[in-house]
Amino acid sequence: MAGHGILLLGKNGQVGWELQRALAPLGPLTALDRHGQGALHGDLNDPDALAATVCALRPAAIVNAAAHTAVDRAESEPALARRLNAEAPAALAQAAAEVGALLVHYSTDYVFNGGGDTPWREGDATGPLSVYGATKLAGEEAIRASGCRHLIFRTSWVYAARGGNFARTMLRLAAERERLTIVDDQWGAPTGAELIADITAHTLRQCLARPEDGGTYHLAAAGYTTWFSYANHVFGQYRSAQAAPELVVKEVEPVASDTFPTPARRPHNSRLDTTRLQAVFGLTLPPWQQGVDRMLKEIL
Ligand SMILES: NC(=O)C1=CN([C@@H]2O[C@H](COP(=O)(O)OP(=O)(O)OC[C@H]3O[C@@H](n4cnc5c(N)ncnc54)[C@H](OP(=O)(O)O)[C@@H]3O)[C@@H](O)[C@H]2O)C=CC1
Ligand SMILES: Cc1cn([C@H]2C[C@H](O)[C@@H](COP(=O)(O)OP(=O)(O)O[C@H]3O[C@@H](C)C(=O)[C@@H](O)[C@H]3O)O2)c(=O)[nH]c1=O
Repeated sequence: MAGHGILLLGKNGQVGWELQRALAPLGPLTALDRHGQGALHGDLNDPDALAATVCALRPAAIVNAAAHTAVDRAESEPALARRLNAEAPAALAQAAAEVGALLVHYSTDYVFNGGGDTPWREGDATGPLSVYGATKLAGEEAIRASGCRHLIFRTSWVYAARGGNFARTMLRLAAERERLTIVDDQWGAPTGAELIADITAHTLRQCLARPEDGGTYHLAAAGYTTWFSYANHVFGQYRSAQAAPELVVKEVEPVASDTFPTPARRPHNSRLDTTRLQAVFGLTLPPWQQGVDRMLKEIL
């Protein structure tokens, strides 16, 4: 093995936070946020400094959980989104290739154009509809082109008890408003940061021993729903727990995407086919409701 220990970037994000827990048993962990630590840089906005950090540390693996994830905001700051989502991963990949490290990186269902209704497989043609999706795809492509050993996980609709996500936004809005309109024609699978972190630890370990298992994988909880049904599930669980404060929302209306305009276009079909991940790593992915219910119990 080339180096020693694991370098984690983006330690305070939804996935990064869970990775601090899940990666700890695998060996020495250097976990950074954008502010770095001493001479170690963790800011994706400075790709050269990131690469220098990798070369100084020479880790066995780098796990990059940092990204520009504000989908609508990315439309008005494409250069920043490109730097964080494409140029920084490219620099990390070059440095990983130089020191022989395994690079673990996360990408998104938003690399697809959302056509059809069958789950997307890893080899399917991409066609991002948004700046976020396009810059995430460019990041993936740079990693694959670099020749570094890598694991790229495309996941979807990530949530955690901690951090910003759709379920938490819905609970906040439902405590403030009597009426909500929620899109009912975008399909995907809410996927817990906990699950992503646990699978990362498992696959990283296997991949360090069996480099041939590297590559691009779809990683999402089992089953599919729409944002509307997902929100209703969250409200139902909240009410059955008789949690306080009581939700003031009285009407939750399903709407089509074109009646809910947003700066970024989102795919209608975000279903990811995870057959490859389950087969190569011997995993079974739980239904999406399982992790969502667990997260809700934690925050209530
Ligand atoms: N959230 C989702 O629904 C999905 C996410 N993904 C992908 O999964 C990965 C993890 O996402 P998730 O945990 O949800 O994201 P979060 O938005 O929760 O966290 C992103 C992290 O990136 C950090 N970050 C932002 N800018 C910089 C910077 N310039 N330098 C260093 N760190 C920075 C943030 O730090 P700070 O807190 O300081 O801003 C934050 O800790 C990302 O690659 C994302 O694209 C894929 C599909 C769905
Ligand atoms: C707040 C709100 C949103 N929506 C819609 C808008 C959008 O189509 C959908 C989800 O909106 P959000 O902005 O919460 O989620 P969004 O930022 O699009 O979530 C995405 O984040 C990135 C990082 C990913 O990689 C994706 O997998 C996905 O999780 O819900 C409503 O219909 N009603 C509402 O009141």
